[in-house]
Amino acid sequence: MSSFIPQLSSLAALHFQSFNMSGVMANGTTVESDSLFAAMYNFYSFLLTSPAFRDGARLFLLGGSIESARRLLNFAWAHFIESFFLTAEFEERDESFTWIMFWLSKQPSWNSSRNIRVSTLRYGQSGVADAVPGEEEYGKPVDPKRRLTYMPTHNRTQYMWFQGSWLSVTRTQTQGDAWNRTGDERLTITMFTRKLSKFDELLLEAKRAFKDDAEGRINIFVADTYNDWSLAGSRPKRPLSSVVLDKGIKERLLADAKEFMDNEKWYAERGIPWRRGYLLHGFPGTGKTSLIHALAGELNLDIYVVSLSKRGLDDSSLNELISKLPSRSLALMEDIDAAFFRGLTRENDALNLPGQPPGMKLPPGACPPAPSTGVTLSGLLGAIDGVAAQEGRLLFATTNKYSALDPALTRPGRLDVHVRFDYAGKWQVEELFRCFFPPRQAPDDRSDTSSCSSTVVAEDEPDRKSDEALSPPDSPVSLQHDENRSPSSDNDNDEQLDKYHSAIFTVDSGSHCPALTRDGVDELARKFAEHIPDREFSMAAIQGLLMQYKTRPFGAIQDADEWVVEERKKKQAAEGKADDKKAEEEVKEVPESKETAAKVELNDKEMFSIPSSWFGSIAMI
Ligand SMILES: Nc1ncnc2c1ncn2[C@@H]1O[C@H](COP(=O)(O)OP(=O)(O)OP(=O)(O)O)[C@@H](O)[C@H]1O
Repeated sequence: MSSFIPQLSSLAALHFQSFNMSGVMANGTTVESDSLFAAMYNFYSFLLTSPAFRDGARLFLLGGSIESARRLLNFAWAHFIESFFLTAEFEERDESFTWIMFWLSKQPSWNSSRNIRVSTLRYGQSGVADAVPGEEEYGKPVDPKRRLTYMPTHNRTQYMWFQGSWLSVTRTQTQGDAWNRTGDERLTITMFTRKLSKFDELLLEAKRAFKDDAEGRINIFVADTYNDWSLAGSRPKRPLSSVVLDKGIKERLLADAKEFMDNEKWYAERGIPWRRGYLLHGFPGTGKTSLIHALAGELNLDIYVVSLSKRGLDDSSLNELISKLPSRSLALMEDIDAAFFRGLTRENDALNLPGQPPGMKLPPGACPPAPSTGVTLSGLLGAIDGVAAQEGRLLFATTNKYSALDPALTRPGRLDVHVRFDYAGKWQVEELFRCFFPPRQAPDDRSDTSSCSSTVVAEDEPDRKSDEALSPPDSPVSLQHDENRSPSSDNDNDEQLDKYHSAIFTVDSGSHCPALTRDGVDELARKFAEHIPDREFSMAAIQGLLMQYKTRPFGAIQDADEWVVEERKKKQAAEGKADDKKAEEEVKEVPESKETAAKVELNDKEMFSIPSSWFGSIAMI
């Protein structure tokens, strides 16, 4: 180093001598700069011969070497990590994040970890995990599924083993912004393996664990603020048998959907887009949504809810959302008409007057009404069957206003199968009654999980004595005491009573709830249906009545007439209100043209004549 410094100074001298340097004076004259050169030479010579500078230079060289070595080591380490370790990242908004989080929450290694994050989230499953280990409820240990979840803490790396491979887990959170205040979570998993297949195994195990836990449930996805699908929770599968419709409807729908799912090749060979749409229309509370949930369970499909009236949803975001639907999924658009102010027609679109009757002209100077949604009909049509629309998906749409829908929307290829839901018929009423009060199989068989086997009495249900509660109103024998009866008639009645009891009851359930035989249930169901007028009330309304008599089938029959009177009054009042509202609107509005009225009528007729499927076989109306 000491010989290096003088060499540097002689080099500097040479450097300065080789230039004919000049300086520019303030008055603009140029002078030869011998004196300037000499000053600079002296300065450099001083620097190079100075011990402080020499030490500094030494330090500089030493630091440089250390830094270079550090970088080299880093590079070598990164290279080593890349060759022997596999690193994967999971973003919160991706479904795989939920699988891994669920899998992590089940790892026993957290029990010995010193840094854990306690969470009541069940990662994908609905409900909360709020039970502390060892906790008891009603004298029994709490369901292990509800056990609190232990998870990795943020910004710390935790280590564990997976099938003999060492892995590290780092959980981080991005910084929030105006849209997403909390920021997004990210998981980084590094695994000591050279094989990608090892990592696949981890992923598969996590996915299986998640799906197994969701067995018997269906996942519900909704759109998040980024227009991605995010898991909103899961619901227990609804048995198809619990949805009571006119005979054959649900069976044909299920068969049609199954046939569609199994026939991808058939569609491809004919160049027909592999998509199928179902439109369920009819009165509120008649089972449209229930049927969709039951079908999703039966077909093992997750439900993706497209909410057309969601704030901020416009044509392009709807298109993006639909294009992100996974193949083999069920998209649900509930109340497809409600997303638009009053009707859904292309004429309204063209005029850009959402909700106005087609052809209506605005009075001069009047402002057009603000659009109630950012989605237009053409946007919706494009999303359903445009180029970006996903293949292999089932689309279910529901509406209470079938005639308000544009034929372009309801045509085959977009909504292929139309199913009309009517008010409950006698058969449906009977079936619903049977669902509420299923028979006991045998006297000893108490494993039946009917609502009747429950000893819980509805809160709004008046507490009655068992006998009174069990009295069938029009039964062959009344259980109520009649003081005027003669002893002989008493005997007859007792005989009949015994007969009736053995026909209806299998065992005394020891609660308010009678245990009924199959024949007994059939008879009571028939009696109940006799009191409910045909096609006048929705199944939801009748379900509401039965809910009040969860454990008292006879009570339900006894009070059915009174209920019918009350319901009719309510209906009339509601219709009166609706008429008043309609009249008010008509006064305010420009009257609809004759063409519009004719069109609505035509649509009503179409309801019975729309070709319903590509196979041309299903017309469930
Ligand atoms: N056909 C049916 N069979 C069994 N239960 C039914 C039926 N129809 C309605 N229900 C019951 O009524 C309630 C409401 O039903 P659901 O939401 O399916 O009706 P909907 O036709 O979708 O109504 P809306 O048009 O108002 O959305 C649910 O609790 C459901 O169990």
